[in-house]
Amino acid sequence: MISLNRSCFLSNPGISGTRSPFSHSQKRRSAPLKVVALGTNAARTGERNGSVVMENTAKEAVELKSTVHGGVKDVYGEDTASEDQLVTPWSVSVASGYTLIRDPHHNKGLAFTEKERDAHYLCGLLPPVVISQELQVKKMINAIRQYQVPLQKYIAMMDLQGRNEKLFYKVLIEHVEELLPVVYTPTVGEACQKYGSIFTNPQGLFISLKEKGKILEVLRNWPEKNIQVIVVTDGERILGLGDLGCHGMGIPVGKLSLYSALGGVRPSACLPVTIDVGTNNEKLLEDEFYIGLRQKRATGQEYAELLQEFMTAVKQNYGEKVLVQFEDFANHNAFDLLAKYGATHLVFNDDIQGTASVVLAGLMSSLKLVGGSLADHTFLFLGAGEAGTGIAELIALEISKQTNAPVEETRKKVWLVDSKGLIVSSRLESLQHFKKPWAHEHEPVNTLVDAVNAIKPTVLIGTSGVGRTFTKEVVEAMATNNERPIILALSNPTSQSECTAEEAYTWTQGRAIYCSGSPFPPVEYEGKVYTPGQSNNAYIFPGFGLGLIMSGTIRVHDDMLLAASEALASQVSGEDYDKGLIYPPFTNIRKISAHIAAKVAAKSYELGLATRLPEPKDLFQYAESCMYSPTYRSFR
Ligand SMILES: O=C([O-])CC(=O)C(=O)O
Ligand SMILES: [Mg+2]
Repeated sequence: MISLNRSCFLSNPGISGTRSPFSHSQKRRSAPLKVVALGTNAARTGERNGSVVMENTAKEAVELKSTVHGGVKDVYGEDTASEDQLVTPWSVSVASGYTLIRDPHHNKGLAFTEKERDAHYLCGLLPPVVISQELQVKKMINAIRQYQVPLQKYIAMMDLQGRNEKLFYKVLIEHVEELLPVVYTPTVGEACQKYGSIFTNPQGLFISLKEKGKILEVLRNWPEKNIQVIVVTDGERILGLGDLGCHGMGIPVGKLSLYSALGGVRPSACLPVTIDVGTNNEKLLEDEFYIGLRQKRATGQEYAELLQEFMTAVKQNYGEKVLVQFEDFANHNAFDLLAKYGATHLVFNDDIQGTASVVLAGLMSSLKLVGGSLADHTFLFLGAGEAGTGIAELIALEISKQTNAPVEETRKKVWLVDSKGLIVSSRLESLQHFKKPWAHEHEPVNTLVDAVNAIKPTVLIGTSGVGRTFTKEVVEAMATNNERPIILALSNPTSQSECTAEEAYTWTQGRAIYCSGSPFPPVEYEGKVYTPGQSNNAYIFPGFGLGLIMSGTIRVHDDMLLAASEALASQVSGEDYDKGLIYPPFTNIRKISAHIAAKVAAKSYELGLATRLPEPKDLFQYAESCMYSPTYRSFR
C-alpha cells in the first residue's frame, strides 16, 4: 500500500473537483485509489474520481502543495484549526491485494487480468481463470433468473452493487426492462417493508435526530466528496405504502442507482440520504428488527430545524450546484419544503414535479391516438396530493402556454377528487392550501363514479395511493363516455394500483389507453394482446438531473419540466403508437435520458440559470459524452 500525504492530493485538480465532473470519459488508465481516515473507528474507502491517477509525481505534488494557501478549500478545517482542535488524519493510498477485491468501486472479480493480478498482489486470492465482463454479465443474469421470488432477486442485485459496482451497472443497463422492477418499483417497495430483516451492509447516509448539531460532520464521514445528486427521504410516505420510517432508505438507494444506470450520473457522485425523525408506524416501533429511531415522528420546529441544518450543510459541503431530490415525503411537508428551498437551493421533488412531467409527456403523445389538443380534453384525478396536484398544475401550465389563456382559466379543465369527494368551491375553507386552486364551481359530488358521470372526463388519473379504486363501474363509465378512454392508474407499488391492466382492457373491451405506475405484463383480451405502458417518473428524473448537472444549473424552473415532457413525448415512435403505447420502451432509456438532458439544459441556458459556460454546441452529444459507462478500466 502506497501512502501519500493528504494535502497534496486534496489540492490535486483530479480530486478536488475542478476537473470536469465527468472525467471518466478521459481515456487514462487508472490506479485504484483508496482514501483512508486514520485514527477513526472505521477506515473509509472510496474512489475520489473515476480517473484519478497516481502519476502525480512528487514534483507535481510539491507544486500542488504550494497552492494550499492559495485558495484551496480547507475542507477539514485543518489549516485553520487551533492547536487544541481535533482534526481527521486523512491519507490517500493505492488499494491492492485483498483490499482491492473487497472494494466495490474497483473490484472486477474474475475479470482482473494476469497483469493486474501480478501488479496488485492478487495472485492466489483469485482462482486461475480470467473471464470477460461480458461473461460475468451473462453469469449474473442467469443467477438472478434462478430466483423465483422478486425480493431474492433484489437482495442478489444489492449484494452485487456492494461487491462489484461496475458489474452491477452493466447488468442493470443491459437488462434494464427485466431488472427495473427488481431494483426499483415494485420490488423496492417490498424491500422497504422488510428492510430491517434483510438489512446487511448499510447503504447511504442515515441522518437522525441524534445527529442534530453535527450534520456537516456526518456528511464528511461519507467517503465521496464530489457529490452532485442527493436523493433524500424522511420515509413518511414511501410509494403508496405509507410511513416506513428509516426503512425508506431503499427508495433513495433505488432512485440513485437509476440516476447512474438510466441517466449516466457517476455512482460516486450520488448520495442517498434518509432523515430519521422517528415513525408513527406502530408496527415498526414494535418490530425487533426496526433499524431506525424508536420514537414518534418529530414535527413542527424540531423537524424544520433538522431539515434546515441538513439543507445548509449540503450547500456548505457540496456547493450551490448539488441537486437535492426530495422523495416520498408526506404531503404536509413536501409542498412546504419545495417552496422553501426552491428559492435558495437546486431542489426537485420527484413526486410532485417528476411525476407531473412524465404524465404530461404521456398525455402529449396520447393526442396522436385520440386527437385534439390538450385544451380539448377534460381531466379527472382521484387523489389530490403531491402527484395529483403536481400533474394538474403542469397540465394547466402547458394548456396556458398553448392557448395564451391565464392559468387560473386553464385549471378549470382539471378536476380532482379526494377522500371527501369532488373538490368544489363550497369546500374551499377546509381545504389544504395545495388543493385550493382546484376548488371549482360545482355542486358537491361524493363518489368517484358520480364525479365521472358529472364531469365526463376524457382522461382519468389515479394518484391516491389506494389500490382498486377504479372499480368496474368507474371504468365502464369512462368507456361509455369515450371511444378511447385514457386511464392512468399511477399509484405504486402494484398492490396500490387503482386498477390492473387486465381490468382496464376487459372493462373497456380493449379500447382503453392504459398506463400504470408499476409495471404490468401484457394482457390477452379476446385473442388480441394489449401491452400496457408504465407511466413512472423513472423516465424523467435521471435525464432531468443529468441536464441540470451538465449545465451547472442553479435553480429548477417549471419550463424545464415542460421541456423534459416534450423531449420524452418526442421519443415515442410510430411503431410504439401502432401498439397503442404512449411511452417509448425502457430499452432505449439512456438515449431518451440524453435527449431529455439536452432539452432541459437548453432551457436552463435560455433562462440564464446555467453556469457551465460556454454552452456546448451540441447538447445531446455533450450529454452522451458525459454519461457514466460501467465498462471496466485497466489498472496499471
Ligand atoms: O418510486 C416510484 O416508482 C414512483 C414514485 O416516485 C412514487 O410512487 O413515489
Ligand atoms: Mg416517490
